[in-house]
Amino acid sequence: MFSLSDIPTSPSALFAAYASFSASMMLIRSMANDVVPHDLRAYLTQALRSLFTPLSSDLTILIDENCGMTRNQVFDAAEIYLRTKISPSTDRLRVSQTQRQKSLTSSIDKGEEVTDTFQNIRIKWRFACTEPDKTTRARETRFFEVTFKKKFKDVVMESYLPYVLVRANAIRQEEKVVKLYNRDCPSYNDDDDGGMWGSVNLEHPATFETLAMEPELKKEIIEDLDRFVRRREFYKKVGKAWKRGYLLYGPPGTGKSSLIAAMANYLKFDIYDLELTSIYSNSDLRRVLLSTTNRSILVIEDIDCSLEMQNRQDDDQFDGSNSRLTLSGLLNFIDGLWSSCGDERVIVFTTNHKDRLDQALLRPGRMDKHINMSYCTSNGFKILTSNYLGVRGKEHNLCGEIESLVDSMEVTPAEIAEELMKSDDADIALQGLVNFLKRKKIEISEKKKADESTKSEVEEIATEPQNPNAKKQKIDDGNVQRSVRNIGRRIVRGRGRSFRRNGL
Ligand SMILES: Nc1ncnc2c1ncn2[C@@H]1O[C@H](COP(=O)(O)OP(=O)(O)OP(=O)(O)O)[C@@H](O)[C@H]1O
Ligand SMILES: [Mg+2]
Repeated sequence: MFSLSDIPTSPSALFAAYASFSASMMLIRSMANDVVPHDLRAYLTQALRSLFTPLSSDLTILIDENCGMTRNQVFDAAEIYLRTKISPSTDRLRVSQTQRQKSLTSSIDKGEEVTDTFQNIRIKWRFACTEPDKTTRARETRFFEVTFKKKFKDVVMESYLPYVLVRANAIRQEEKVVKLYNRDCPSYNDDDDGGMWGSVNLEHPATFETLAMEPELKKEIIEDLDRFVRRREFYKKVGKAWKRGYLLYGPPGTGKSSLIAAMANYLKFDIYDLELTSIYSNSDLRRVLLSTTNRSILVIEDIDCSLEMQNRQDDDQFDGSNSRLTLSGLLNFIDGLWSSCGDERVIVFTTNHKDRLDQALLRPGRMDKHINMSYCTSNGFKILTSNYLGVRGKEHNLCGEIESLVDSMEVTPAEIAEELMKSDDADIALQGLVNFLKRKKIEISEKKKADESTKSEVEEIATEPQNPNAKKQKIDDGNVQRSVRNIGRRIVRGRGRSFRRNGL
C-alpha cells in the first residue's frame, strides 16, 4: 500500500522511484503472460503509472469524430473553426477543394497543434489519430485533444465549446454555395432529391450593393429579411408559420430577378424556380413543393401569365378536386400544409402587371410585402455607373446631364446597364448613354403624341354617327394599330418569362 508520504519530491528521489517503477514494470511483464490475468495486469500498470506521473494542473478533453454510429457535431465544428486559427508557424497543412467550394480550404494535419485564446484563457488543440490495426481490424480513429488549465474547465465547457459550435455554423453559412433548383434542368449534384428538382450553383453575381434601387427601399428590404431570419421564436410564439412572402412588380428589366438573386446571396438560401406551366394538378404541386428544403426561396415568376389562374368562383366548383392546378390550390398550399412543415421559407412572386393579378393574391396578409421595382432614377444610375465604369458621384462631367435625363423619363436599369457595357472607356460609354437617352426621350414623346391622336380619332368617330363607312374604316385602322401594339407588348413581356432565361 502507498500513502501520500511515499510520493517522491526531490529529483534524485524521483529518479530512484522511476527506476524502481521500471523494475516493477519489468517484473510484472516477466511474470505476466500466464501468471497475472490481463485485466489485473492492465490495472496495476495504470495504477503505477499514474502514481509516478507528476500532478498536472492541465486538463485535456477528447473530442472524438463519432459518437457511436453518428458524427460528433463538436468534432465537425472544431474542424471548421480551427481552419481560422491556423498559425503561420504550423508545419503541415491539408488543403482541399470540392467541386462545390469556391476556394481552397486548409486544415491541420494529424499531430499538429493550434493554440487559441478565449477570455484570456490559453487553449491548446491537437489533432490526433490512431493508426488502423490490421490484426484487430480496428479502423483509424480521429479525435481532437483540447488542453487548458483545470481551473477553467467550466468556462471551456459552458462557454468556449458552445462558442466554437456557433462560429462553425456561421462559417458554414458564409461558405455555403447557393443553388438554383429548377424542374427542367438536369441535376449536376449528387445530393438532389429523386429527380423532382435539378440544380446548378447560383452564379448570379447580384448583391444588394450592385442593385440599382432607391437606397431607402433597399435598406427596408434588407431590414425586413434580417428581422425575418432572427424571429424564429417570435413566429413560434404567435403561432405563425415561419415564412415570408414578397410580391415584386414592375416593368421588364427593372431588376426583379436580380433582386431575388441578391436576396438569395444575402441570406445564403437556395432558390427553387418553379414554372407553374410544368405543373398539371394541385397534387402535383403539393408533391413538388414538399420536396423543397427549409431556408430556401420559392420563386414563381410572371404569376399573371404563367398559369391560367381561375377566379375564386370557378375554383369553388372544383373544390376537393386534385385534378387541375388552380390559384386557390396554390394559395391554400402555401398558407396551409406547407406552412406547417416548412421553416424559414421565403416565397417570391413576380409580375409585370400587378393590375392583372387575382385579388386573392393581393389581399392583405397573403403576400407580406409588395415591392415596386420601378424605372431607373438618378440614384439608381449612380450605382450602375459606379458598378460598370467605376465612376462615382459627379466625377464625370456628363453625369449631371444624365441624371436629369434619367429622372425625367421612363428608362429601365437594364437599358442603362446595356449602354454602359458598350465600352470600358467612361467617356465613350457615358456619351453613348446620353445619345441613347435623348433618342429614347424623343421616341417616347412621339409615341405619346401618336397615341393621343389615335385616341382622339376614335373619340371623334364615336361621336360621328352620320357616315357609317368612313367610321368602319377608321375603327378597323385603329384596331390594327392596337393589335400591333399588343403583340409588341407580349413580346416584351415574353422576355421576362423565365427567371433562368434572365441570366440565372
Ligand atoms: N435594379 C437593377 N440593378 C442593377 N442591374 C439591373 C437592375 N435591373 C436590371 N438590371 C440589369 O438588367 C438585367 C435584367 O434585369 P432583371 O432580369 O433583373 O429584370 P426583371 O425585372 O426580372 O425583368 P423581367 O420582368 O423581364 O423578368 C440584369 O441582369 C441586370 O444586369
Ligand atoms: Mg425577371
